[in-house]
Formats: sequence, C-alpha cells, structure tokens
Amino acid sequence: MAEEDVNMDITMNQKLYNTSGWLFPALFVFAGLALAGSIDPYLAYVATSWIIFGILGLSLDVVWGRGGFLSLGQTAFYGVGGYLGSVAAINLSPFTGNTLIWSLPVGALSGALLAACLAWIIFYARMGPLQSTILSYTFTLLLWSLAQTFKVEIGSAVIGGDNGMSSIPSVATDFAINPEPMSLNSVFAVVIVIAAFCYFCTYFLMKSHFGKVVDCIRLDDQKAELLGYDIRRYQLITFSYSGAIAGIAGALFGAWSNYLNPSIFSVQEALLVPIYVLVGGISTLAGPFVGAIMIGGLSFWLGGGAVGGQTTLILGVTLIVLVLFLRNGVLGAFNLLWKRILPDQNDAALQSSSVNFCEKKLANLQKACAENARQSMTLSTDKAYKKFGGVVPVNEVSLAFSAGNPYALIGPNGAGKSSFLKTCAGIYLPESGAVFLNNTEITHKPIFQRVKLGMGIKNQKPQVFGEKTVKENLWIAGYASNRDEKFANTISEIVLDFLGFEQQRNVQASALSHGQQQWLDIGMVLCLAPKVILLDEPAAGMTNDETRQLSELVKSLSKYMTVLLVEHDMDFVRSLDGNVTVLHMGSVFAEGSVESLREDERVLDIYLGRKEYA
Ligand SMILES: Nc1ncnc2c1ncn2[C@@H]1O[C@H](COP(=O)(O)OP(=O)(O)OP(=O)(O)O)[C@@H](O)[C@H]1O
Repeated sequence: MAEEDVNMDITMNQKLYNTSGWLFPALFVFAGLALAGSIDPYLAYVATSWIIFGILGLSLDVVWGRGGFLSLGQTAFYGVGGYLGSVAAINLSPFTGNTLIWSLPVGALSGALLAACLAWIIFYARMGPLQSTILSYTFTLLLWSLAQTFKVEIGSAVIGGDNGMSSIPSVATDFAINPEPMSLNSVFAVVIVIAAFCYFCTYFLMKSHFGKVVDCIRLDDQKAELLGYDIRRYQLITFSYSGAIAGIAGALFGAWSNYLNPSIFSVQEALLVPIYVLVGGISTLAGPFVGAIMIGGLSFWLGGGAVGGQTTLILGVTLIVLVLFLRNGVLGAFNLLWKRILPDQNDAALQSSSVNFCEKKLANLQKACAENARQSMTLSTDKAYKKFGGVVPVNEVSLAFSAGNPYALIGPNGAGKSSFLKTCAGIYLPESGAVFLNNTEITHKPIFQRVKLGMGIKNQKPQVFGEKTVKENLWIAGYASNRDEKFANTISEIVLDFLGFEQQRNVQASALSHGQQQWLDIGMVLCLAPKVILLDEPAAGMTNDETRQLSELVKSLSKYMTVLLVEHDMDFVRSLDGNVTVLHMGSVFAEGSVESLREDERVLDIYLGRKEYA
C-alpha cells in the first residue's frame, strides 16, 4: 500500500474513532428498531427490560464514570421515579390515553429533585468519596424500608406498602381515550427511542463545555476549583441530571411491569447497577446498555426468563471474568484495542524542546491578560492563625503584597510557607485573623470565589488534568475566567505559543515531563488573567535554563500584578531581586533582600539548625 493510502486510512480511522460515540449508537438504534417489528414478542418484552436497565445504568455512568462519584442511590431515584411516574399515569392517562406524557416527566422530575437533595447533603457537606457512597446506599435502604410500610391512596392509585402498587397502565403513545393496547414489539421500539433520547442528550451534554468541566472535576476536583469553577454546583447539577435519567427508567419499568413493589429499592437492585456499568465499560455512556443487554441476555438464554433466574450466577461469573481479563469492560477493552492502531498522540511529547519564550510573546500574553484584567490588587493578611492539632504552621502572620516587585517566602522545611500560601488561597481556613484582597475580606470565602475576584494559585505539585491534552488544559483554564469561549480560545492559543507547546498541543498532559507539567500548570494560571498570583515552589523540577526563564517571567508579571511565591532555590530567589520574607515556626522571622538575609546570623541559625543567635 502506498504511504499516502496508509495516511488516508489513518485519517479515516481517526475520524471514525472520533465519531464512534454517536455513530455506533445511532446504528444500533436503527438496527434495534428494524428488529423490533420482527422478533418474537416475548423476546421483545424481555429485551425491553434490558433497555430499561441500560437507561438506569446510564444514569450511574454519568455520575460515576464522568462525575467520579460512585452512587448507590440510583435505585432510590429509579424507585421514586417509578412510583410517582406511575401514580401520575394512573390518574391522568384516562384523560389523554397517552401514558408517557405523564409518567416520564413526573418520573424525571421526582428523580432529579430527590437526587438534588442527596447531592446537596453530600457535596455541600464536603463528604469524602467513601462516606458519600455509603450515604447514598443508606438513602436507598431508607426508601426500601419506607416503601414496605407506606400505604396511601392518591386518586385512583393505591400504594400498598409491601403489597406494592398494581394497575399501572402500560406504555401507550396514542392520544385517544381508551386506546388499543400496544403490541409488545411496539413497546420495545418506543423504549428504544426513549433510551436513544436519554443517551444522546447525555452524550452531547458530556461533550459540551459543561461536560468538559465535569470531566476535569473528576480528574482533580481541587484543581478545578483552583481555576475558579464552583465544583459543588457542577456536581449537584450532574447528580440531579442522573437522578432524572434514573427516574425515567423507573417510570418505564412501572409501565413495563404494570406493577411495582418495594423490591425496586432492594440491595440486589442497587448493586446490579454498578455491575452493568462495569461490564459494559465505565465512562463510555453506551457501556451500561451493553452490560445490561449482556447480563440480561445471558440470564434469558440460560433459562432465567425476564428477571431473576440465573442472574446471580451469571453476575458472579461475569465479574470474575471481568476482573481477570477485561478491567475496562467490554467497550473499554474495545476502545483500548482500537486506540492501538491509531497514531499515538503522545509521541509528540518526545519531540519536545525546552520552553523558550521571547519578549514579544510575553508582551502578547500581557496584552491579552490586560484586556481581561481588573484593577491591580493587594493581598494582605491580618494576624492570620492556622493550627493542626498542636502544630501551628501560621502563627498570627500579618503581611501585605502588591504589584511592583515579586515577593518570595523562604524558610527551612516545615516553617509554614506552604500553609501560609494555602491560607491565602482558601485551601486552609484560618482559626482566627483575616485575609484581604484589596479591602474585601475573603477569610472564609471558598477558593473559587477568590479566583473569581482575581487570584491565580499554583500548588507545590504540578496539577494538570492528565487525561486531557495540553491545549484542553489551557482552554479549560481560560474558559474558567468568565465562561467566554472566545476568550478561552484566544488566551489558550497565546499561552500555548508563549510556552512553546505548539507541537505538544494534542499530547495528554500526563505524558509531559515534570518540568513541562510545571510550565503547563503556570500557563493555566496565566490563562485566568489573574491580578494576584500565588506560586508554591514553581521552579521545582525545572532545568537551570527553565529556572532562568521563569525568573524573567515572574519579574515581568510582577510589574502589573501581585506575585507571591514560596521557594527553596536561593539562586532563583536572588535572581528575582524582589522582597523576601523568612518564615520560621509559622511566624515572620525576618524580611529584606537575599543579600542582607544571607548575612543575618539569625537566619543562618534557623537554616543550619543552630541556636547561637536565633
Ligand atoms: N493539612 C495538614 N495537616 C496537618 N499538618 C499539616 C498540614 N499542612 C501542613 N501541616 C504541618 O504544618 C507544618 C508546616 O508545613 P508546611 O508545608 O506549611 O511547611 P513548609 O515551610 O512549606 O515546608 P516545606 O518547605 O518542606 O514544604 C508542618 O509541620 C506540617 O506537617
């Protein structure tokens, strides 16, 4: 094959790969609809339940695979959506014939509201991942026991506790009073269309700017907040959305089975959902459908019928096979295999040259930042005090920093430098004292609000979104500053050019060297067009040449914005020619230039661990 043909193949292959998220599902939907008319009605009936479980699995994949939170509460939203959607259908469908126009919106809304309540508790109370998962599970169990005792009549609908709720009308799409019952095959087709609607809405939501931010929150929630994203709001919306999808699945399940009982909230149901997701492939969105169809299909053909039967045995065997051979699930494994024959986008990381920016590029960057900039800002603290048990890393520190010259915090290990920076950034909240940005007190403001006011923060370790490309990392930072796509495009290109990452634009950030990741992290801070920059050991992992360039950058930036950094590299600090503060045991110990501090015996004492003068 000629080389051109090979390239063409690769391009076609890449294009096909890039569109596979909607192309293959669309083909499957068409194939499903084509089959729906001709398959055996009983198989159509059973397969309808697999699609419904697929929708339920999709609801979990959004929140777990994309949002990073393993929720065992999906069956709670599913059950509540099922019950309330069915109550609406029982009472209102006699007036319209069509059942779905009542059950689906009511199911979606009730699922979303319930999920929003749970999300509010979990995310705003800042629970850890394990606690959150357990709470979501407890929530499901709570509803399970409630449903067993809860007896109420709502219009014609009777919720009978343990006896469940019967007389739920089947799926009907006609708007005619007393419509002809739909055939099992037609119901199958309708459920496929609803599943396709849920899938494509989710797919495009996750491809949108919103979805990109959700992905970044999963990868590093602290970094996402350090860029100025209100991560809890994103988490709440994602979780509520997943609750809506689960509620739709529940409403469909009610119409499919014509009967609901508390077992919809049961432990087995709750644990089945993550298994569908894992078997199909987490984070693929289409995977849960594959998982549900595979498990349901195997159970059916091994004699289990619609539900139950051999399901538990099949689940056990499937999970063992999965753990041994297919850790990423069926679609995940398929995805990995396909990627192997695509050109490796990370190859370009090896072609890297060291960062080499010039004055002109810096001027470009400054211009772009200045266009988006606010008034210059002063950062100050007043007797800021932070303690961890008996350790006091920030002990009544009062300092002020403004634009003009860079500020460096130095001191021996454990002096409290990083803690002070984190207290200014909002990562640590002080027990007493105050932090100000100009005259605005920000002591208890969350990180993202400080960033919105004009702060840009870089932590000690480079924090980049490893799975995202270099360009995407910069873009997501640019987009954070005011949700302006145009600005994000412009600033990310300028910073990319400035950092000399043109060749690495499509390289995944995790493939970069440590030093390059430092630069990328600094670049992300620059994309925010901040007025106060906090950098924790920015020169760590950089070559001498890079450190020299960083020094030039810091000096130029500090002319029009406040730059405060923590550093151990004394040559670097000296090259900045700025203000230096020595911290020791959480307190300000000395201030001055590097030269004067070098001659200060007290400072030498604390560095050398002597006690002569200090
Ligand atoms: N989250 C935390 N929980 C408990 N103790 C902490 C925490 N963060 C910092 N400390 C403690 O506070 C003290 C100061 O730590 P900090 O990292 O601020 O010092 P540093 O001057 O930045 O040190 P280094 O130069 O080694 O990074 C240390 O004793 C550290 O163990």
